[in-house]
Amino acid sequence: MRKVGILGGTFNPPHLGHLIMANEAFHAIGLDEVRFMPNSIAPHKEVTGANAQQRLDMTRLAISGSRHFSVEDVEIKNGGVSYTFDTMKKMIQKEPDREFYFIIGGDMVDGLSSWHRIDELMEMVRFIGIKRPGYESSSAYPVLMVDSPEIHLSSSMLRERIAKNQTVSYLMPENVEAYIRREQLYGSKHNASESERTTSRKPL
Ligand SMILES: Nc1ncnc2c1ncn2[C@@H]1O[C@H](COP(=O)(O)OP(=O)(O)OP(=O)(O)O)[C@@H](O)[C@H]1O
Ligand SMILES: O=C(O)c1ccc[n+]([C@@H]2O[C@H](COP(=O)([O-])O)[C@@H](O)[C@H]2O)c1
Repeated sequence: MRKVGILGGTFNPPHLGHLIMANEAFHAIGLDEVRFMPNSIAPHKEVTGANAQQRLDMTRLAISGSRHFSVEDVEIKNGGVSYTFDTMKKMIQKEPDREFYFIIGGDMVDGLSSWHRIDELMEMVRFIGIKRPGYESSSAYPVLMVDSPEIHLSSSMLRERIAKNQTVSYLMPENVEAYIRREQLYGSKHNASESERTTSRKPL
């Protein structure tokens, strides 16, 4: 059976932590593909600064360099609150010949008991947990923990940096940073990103 990893997230914005975790899960579990799945309305957090279409666009840009990664837009198309149980139920009905793995960060492992219809969801997919600095990541549920280089990086940290006009170079893909500046998201000024400035320098 083809093994499909689903990395659900808000991706507000996507960053290198997301790409690292998807890649580590892909190799450690021997997945055939990983689909990045931006949610419509996040069940457990407030989302500001970018709309659903912009988060989808940025996710597409972030994974554009990888042949193993793709974007799943079903939650954004469906709208409403994106409960993973509902999404995975439909996905399994549509693609019964797949084995689905849902990838989460270490910060989410502890809180799984509060997820919508979690006991049934646990029967439908296998959960993969990726360690995140500062979190214990223990659970009564059977989460497959994958060892990974840990990176202290979050979308909130990047939003804050952008708002303060601080550097985000090497923390997110260059094309995502360029998109944020073009769309003036998160309070960014419409100036050239560091990478654009570097490449536009005249040769000596
Ligand atoms: N640096 C990281 N290390 C491990 N897991 C991460 C990391 N960043 C995000 N994740 C995980 O990726 C998934 C999607 O995360 P999300 O898009 O909400 O990003 P975030 O950085 O946690 O966002 P925010 O700071 O806005 O809360 C979640 O399961 C989250 O736990
Ligand atoms: O279904 C739930 O109850 C549930 C509760 C919290 C989070 N999730 C999903 O977990 C993924 C990561 O969540 P977040 O808030 O970090 O973007 C994303 O796909 C969410 O829709 C799902």
